[in-house]
Amino acid sequence: MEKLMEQFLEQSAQAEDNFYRMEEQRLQAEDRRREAEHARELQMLQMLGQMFASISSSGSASAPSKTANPGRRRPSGVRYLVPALRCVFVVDHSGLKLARTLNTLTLFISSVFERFYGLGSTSHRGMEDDILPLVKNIVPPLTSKKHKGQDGRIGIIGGCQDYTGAPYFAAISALKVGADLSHVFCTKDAAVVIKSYSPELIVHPVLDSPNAVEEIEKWLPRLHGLVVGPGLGREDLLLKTAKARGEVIEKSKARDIPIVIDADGLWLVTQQPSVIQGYQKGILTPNFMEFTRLYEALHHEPMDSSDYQRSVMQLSVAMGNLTLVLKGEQDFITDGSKVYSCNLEGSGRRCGGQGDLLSGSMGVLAHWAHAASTAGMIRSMNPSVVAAFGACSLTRQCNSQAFQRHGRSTTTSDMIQEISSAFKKLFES
Ligand SMILES: NC(=O)C1=CN([C@@H]2O[C@H](COP(=O)(O)OP(=O)(O)OC[C@H]3O[C@@H](n4cnc5c(N)ncnc54)[C@H](OP(=O)(O)O)[C@@H]3O)[C@@H](O)[C@H]2O)[C@@H](O)CC1
Ligand SMILES: Nc1ncnc2c1ncn2[C@@H]1O[C@H](COP(=O)(O)OP(=O)(O)OP(=O)(O)O)[C@@H](O)[C@H]1O
Repeated sequence: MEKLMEQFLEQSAQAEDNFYRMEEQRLQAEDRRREAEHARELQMLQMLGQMFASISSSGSASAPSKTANPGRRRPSGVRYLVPALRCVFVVDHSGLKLARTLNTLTLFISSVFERFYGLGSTSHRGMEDDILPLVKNIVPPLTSKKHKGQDGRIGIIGGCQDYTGAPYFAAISALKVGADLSHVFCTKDAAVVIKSYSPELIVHPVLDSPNAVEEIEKWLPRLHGLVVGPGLGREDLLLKTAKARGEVIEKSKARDIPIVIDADGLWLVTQQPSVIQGYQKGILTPNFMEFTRLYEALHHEPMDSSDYQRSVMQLSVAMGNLTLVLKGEQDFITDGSKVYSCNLEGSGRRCGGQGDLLSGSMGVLAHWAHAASTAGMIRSMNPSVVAAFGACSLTRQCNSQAFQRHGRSTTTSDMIQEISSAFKKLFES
């Protein structure tokens, strides 16, 4: 029996290896196709540049002088054939027409530039160019060969009488990003409410039970990613004590599960940094207030608020090169070696719950990134950083899209509606 089991495990490992090898080949072919497309667009840009130069010089050389001959206009024009555009530009040399044509060309060139560089935003394109392709690489293919659960079973620890929205936002975001199953571990009274928001979620009313740790531990072997904190509250009665919360994190670490710690989970880390210090599959996602508290707890001095990049780097190093995301106008992401900033355009709308969308989606991406890294599909970068960058980009893109539709009325639920198209735009195009 044992031998059979061994054989079975060996065969499934082999099948998995084969699958990832084929997937890598597919991705390489896709990369080659994209490179060829980019090369064609570059060529087109060069050609347009030359055309631009020739229009400008012929325009200035032969522009009619109004004072010399005010009553007459030149009827003739120069015809420019642009095969790549399948059209002909006719440029006469009156100032107005030339200006219009130049405007059209400028618009066209900027649209090609925008397509060439991928995203219509004000972000630093360099970083996106570096990391977004890696995020694309970690997204598992949707094939008919998989069974339910293979693309991720994510657990959210949080949800109490006061906060039912936060764990819901995180859990539903995990599902919408592509996890197969999403579990919420919350208190009894929160469970009924969360279940009523959505039949898609599996809700465990365990946090205020006397054996909460054991109840959660039972599920750990089945989870691929854990998000600790959204709506957890800071009361010791939940999950009994901070010690009990620490135990859940310790047990998840022992199982090598990626852990995202957000919101009230960070309160625990501030009290007891060692609980996650040095864990390479851990990610902390503090907002400014949470970051300040953490920084001061570890460094015993106020942080230098004139240089966030330095502070985030220092805190990551102090936490044993843990991946940190300092959220804000720009998100700063680091594992202590380099700081990446994600400043994809979002909006000015700051409704509550956006951090929950971020942490829930990061839970799934962290699982995908570490699985891809184990399969040798990302070698050049820390998978936790790739996951963090992906989730920040996605959240900001959802915010921007929702804001375009709803303006000041935008809520986190509106952002969640945008996950599907934002994900496609960023990671599947
Ligand atoms: N629908 C739900 O169920 C939701 C539930 N949620 C859950 O609530 C729980 C507690 O989370 P929290 O957001 O109230 O606590 P925390 O972040 O400590 O803020 C406390 C105060 O700090 C300030 N402040 C905050 N950010 C700042 C910044 N960037 N820069 C400067 N100051 C800033 C600000 O105070 P102010 O200075 O404006 O008075 C803020 O009021 C947690 O479990 C979370 O998951 C949320 O997810 C939302 C949706
Ligand atoms: N000033 C800003 N401009 C643009 N995006 C921002 C800004 N501040 C935060 N964000 C984005 O909003 C998301 C959530 O960050 P935020 O600081 O609101 O978290 P939070 O306070 O923990 O959220 P929550 O309300 O869920 O507790 C992040 O992905 C971040 O990129």
